[in-house]
Order: sequence, then C-alpha cells, then structure tokens
Amino acid sequence: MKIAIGSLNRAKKLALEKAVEAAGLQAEIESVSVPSNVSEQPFSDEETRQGAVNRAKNTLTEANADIGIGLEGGVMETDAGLFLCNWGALAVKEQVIITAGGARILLPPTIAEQLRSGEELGPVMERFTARAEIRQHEGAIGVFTNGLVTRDEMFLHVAKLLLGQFLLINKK
Ligand SMILES: O=P(O)(O)OP(=O)(O)OP(=O)(O)OC[C@H]1O[C@@H](n2cnc3c(O)ncnc32)[C@H](O)[C@@H]1O
Ligand SMILES: [Mg+2]
Repeated sequence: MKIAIGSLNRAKKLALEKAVEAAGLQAEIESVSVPSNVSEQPFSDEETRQGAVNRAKNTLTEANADIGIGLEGGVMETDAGLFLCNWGALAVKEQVIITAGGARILLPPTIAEQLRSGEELGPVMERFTARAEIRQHEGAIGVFTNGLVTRDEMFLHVAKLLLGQFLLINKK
C-alpha cells in the first residue's frame, strides 16, 4: 500500500510515519508538494479544513497513492481571541473523504495583531523566537505550550484520528 502526504514539512511527515506505525499498517510513505488551494495563512476553521481536504485530494492524484493525506494549520477568530487551529483529511479513490480536527489554543495578543495585519504565522514565530524553521519543529503550538505539545505530536493525534476512521470503515 502507498500512503502519500501533501507536504514536505518535517513535523507533518513525522506525524504520519508514527501514525502509520501505530495503526499497524505496512505502507510505503511518500511526501509530495501539492497546493492547498486556500490562502497561505488560512483564517478560519472552515478554510483550514478545506485546505486539508484539497491537499488530500491533490495528493491522491499527484502521487497516484492508495491513500492521500492532507494536514493544514490555520488560525480562527473567536470571541476569546485568535486561536491556532489544525485539520487533517484522508482521501481514498471513490470513497467519501474523512476529516478530523486537531488542537486549538489561544495566540498571545501581540502575535494575533501581526496576523490580523496580514503576516503569516511562520515568519512571525521566527521573529518571536529568533529561530528559523519553527514550523518544521515544535511549531507555534510547542512554543505556546512550553514544549509540552509539539507540532508533530499534535499532528500525530490528527493522523491517528484519520487512519482510525479509515480502518473502521474498511474493516473486512
Ligand atoms: O509546507 P506546508 O505543508 O505548507 O507546511 P506549513 O508549515 O506551511 O504549514 P501550513 O501551510 O499547514 O500552515 C499554514 C500557515 O500557518 C503557519 N503555521 C501553522 N502552524 C504553525 C506553527 O505551529 N508554527 C509556525 N507556523 C505555523 C505556516 O507557516 C503557514 O503560514
Ligand atoms: Mg504552508
């Protein structure tokens, strides 16, 4: 079986590898770069979920895989402020697409303001931490949870939610 993920991001890839192992699947895992067909910085729960769905579908075609996975990070406005949000999607030929939501946490007001003025979270986090490529490692979620929940761990949970639903539906 070939499972492909629509991202070259290290944290996302690691999450999928661990989830495939946890699910007991024997699979070749491939990473491909595909468009999310939403904004570079999704700004709602719906847009973030749509980005994950688009990535999963684009991955299935692009990699000619049995399963296409899309993982997407975004932000969403709430009455309590701007939250990080995360979504995943799993696409299989001729089956209904499976989706699952990930963790959400409040962003500090200084970070939220920079996003509202049009900046992307990736570069904002690099300035905030004075470190490069945070999004490939612990991510904003890791930084704002004192390292307790890293980006790959958060996406591992999402990838398990996806594979678990897939396994149940396809149980013989
Ligand atoms: O290569 P891809 O798969 O696109 O990986 P990415 O890190 O850009 O991740 P997303 O596109 O899913 O995330 C959407 C935007 O939010 C940023 N982002 C999301 N989560 C983040 C995090 O935990 N830390 C830093 N930046 C994050 C990211 O840089 C993008 O601008
Ligand atoms: Mg991106």
